[in-house]
Amino acid sequence: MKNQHSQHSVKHSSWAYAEQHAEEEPALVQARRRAENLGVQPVSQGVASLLTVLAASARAHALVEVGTGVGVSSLALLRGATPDAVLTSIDYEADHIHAARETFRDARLASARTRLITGRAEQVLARLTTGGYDLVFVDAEAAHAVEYAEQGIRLLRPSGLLIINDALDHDRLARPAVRDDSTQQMRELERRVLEDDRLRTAMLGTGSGLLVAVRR
Ligand SMILES: C[S@@+](CC[C@H](N)C(=O)[O-])C[C@H]1O[C@@H](n2cnc3c(N)ncnc32)[C@H](O)[C@@H]1O
Repeated sequence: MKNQHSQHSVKHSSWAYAEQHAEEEPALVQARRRAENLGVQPVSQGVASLLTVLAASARAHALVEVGTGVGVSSLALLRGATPDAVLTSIDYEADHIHAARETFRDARLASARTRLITGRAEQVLARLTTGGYDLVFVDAEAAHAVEYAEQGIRLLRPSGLLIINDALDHDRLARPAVRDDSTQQMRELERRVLEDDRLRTAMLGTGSGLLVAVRR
């Protein structure tokens, strides 16, 4: 038991070390301060750097994001996407969209690079073009995660990436006794993507869990 405990603590140290791997640009550091004031939880440092890498390897030029927040993940995605890429990002909180605009201004991002939509993702996603996007990133309410993922798969071109943040529901997914609504929703989402013949998937421990799926 003691041995298992020390293995867990070494694992945690490695996870924390990996999270700090890449230094963040000043606009992201500033955005994280803004997030604290607004009570928004931006993606972790490790997730942000991974989003940049994934957007770059997908050569993404049309991207969708559910949950703009303060724009940490948006900026990370656009740093990896092609120079002419456009990110469509959705959030129902006007204050959050406003904070994200400040992040993009700090980062000297041209305004044409982002299409920010204030609205409920359930309604906005349904209006976006089928097969029109290279990457869909979801970072919003777990209660709707299954629905967002279904819409996300519809929006993707072949070889497009679907990425779900907090897919391990703050470490609750691995504990069978935990049956909270959000945990059950994420379990259901994991089951569905695994069974979906259109997808190949990986579950990563970065941040609070990142589910990555590529559309075949
Ligand atoms: C965890 S925060 C996103 C953080 C952001 N990705 C970042 O890195 O800065 C989740 C965001 O999703 C938004 N949100 C939650 N449910 C939503 C919904 N149904 N439609 C649109 N936005 C939603 C919240 O207002 C919040 O800003």
